[in-house]
Amino acid sequence: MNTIPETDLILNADGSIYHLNLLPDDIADTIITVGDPDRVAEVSVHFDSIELKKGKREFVTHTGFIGPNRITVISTGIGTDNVDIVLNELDSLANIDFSTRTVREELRSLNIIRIGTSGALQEEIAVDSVLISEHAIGLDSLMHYYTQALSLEEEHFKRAIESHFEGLSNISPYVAAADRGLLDKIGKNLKHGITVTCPGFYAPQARMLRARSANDNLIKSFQNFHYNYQRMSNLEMETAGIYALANVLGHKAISVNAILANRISYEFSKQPQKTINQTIELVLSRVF
Ligand SMILES: O=P(O)(O)O[C@H]1O[C@H](CO)[C@@H](O)[C@H]1O
Ligand SMILES: O=c1cc[nH]c(=O)[nH]1
Repeated sequence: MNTIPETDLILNADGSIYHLNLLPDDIADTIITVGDPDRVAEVSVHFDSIELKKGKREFVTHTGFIGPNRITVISTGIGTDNVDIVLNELDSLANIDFSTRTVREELRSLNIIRIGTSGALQEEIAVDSVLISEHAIGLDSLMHYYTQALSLEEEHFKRAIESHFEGLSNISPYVAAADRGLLDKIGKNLKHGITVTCPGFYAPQARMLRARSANDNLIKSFQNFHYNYQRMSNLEMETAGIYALANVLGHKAISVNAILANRISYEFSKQPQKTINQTIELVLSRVF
């Protein structure tokens, strides 16, 4: 069996994984991810008990129980570069034996549920509503560094997106889908959509303050895409990376978006914290 070298599986002096600062027993099978480290406590306040609080850099983790069910909430910080670290290190905690530095024979599959904020791309998606990412399109480069096996349906979807973005030379999209089981359980009766994961918040999401955007029609180009009666619904910065790496590593993932902005009507939520809290409560009421 191949041993993973010390430069690749990096352990801290206490045996914890390099960035997350966690030991294998510190995580539950059900994991909520949030972007904002302060949101971790806003989730764990609803736990019946908290057994562990750890953190390092932007990666804050609380593990506890809701009734008899163990649950972990962890912050990823912003962006798919952080998702690369969080998904790989969570998978290591679940599936690598740190004492032998070998992959375990029996693999554990985690349920990963993102609760994040997002901006809507269609006028009828209301600010302060909740939207589930059925599919995600990554405009960042993370998955160009991994081998990703796509289903036939995902291949067709990817080709449709590539041809849609053809004139935009700086865009090379990848695609990934939510886990069907989590979609039925957590996403039931909620609006579903195609989420666009962007490699930035300003020009990559067609926002302009002083720096000028290189693509004048980016919002229109997002808004106009059609595929099997589905349209691009919202912009954020983690979902495609989470979905794609979860699929590569054999985990199940879903992303739940609190819509704080509508990019077509230029509206921003007047009550962002209330909307985030409602989204947290909704997810926790459905997770077990
Ligand atoms: O609210 P979070 O979870 O951070 O998610 C969204 O908000 C951040 C940008 O403000 C990005 O991380 C984006 O994905
Ligand atoms: O418009 C938005 C709102 C929240 N987060 C994003 O990435 N974009």
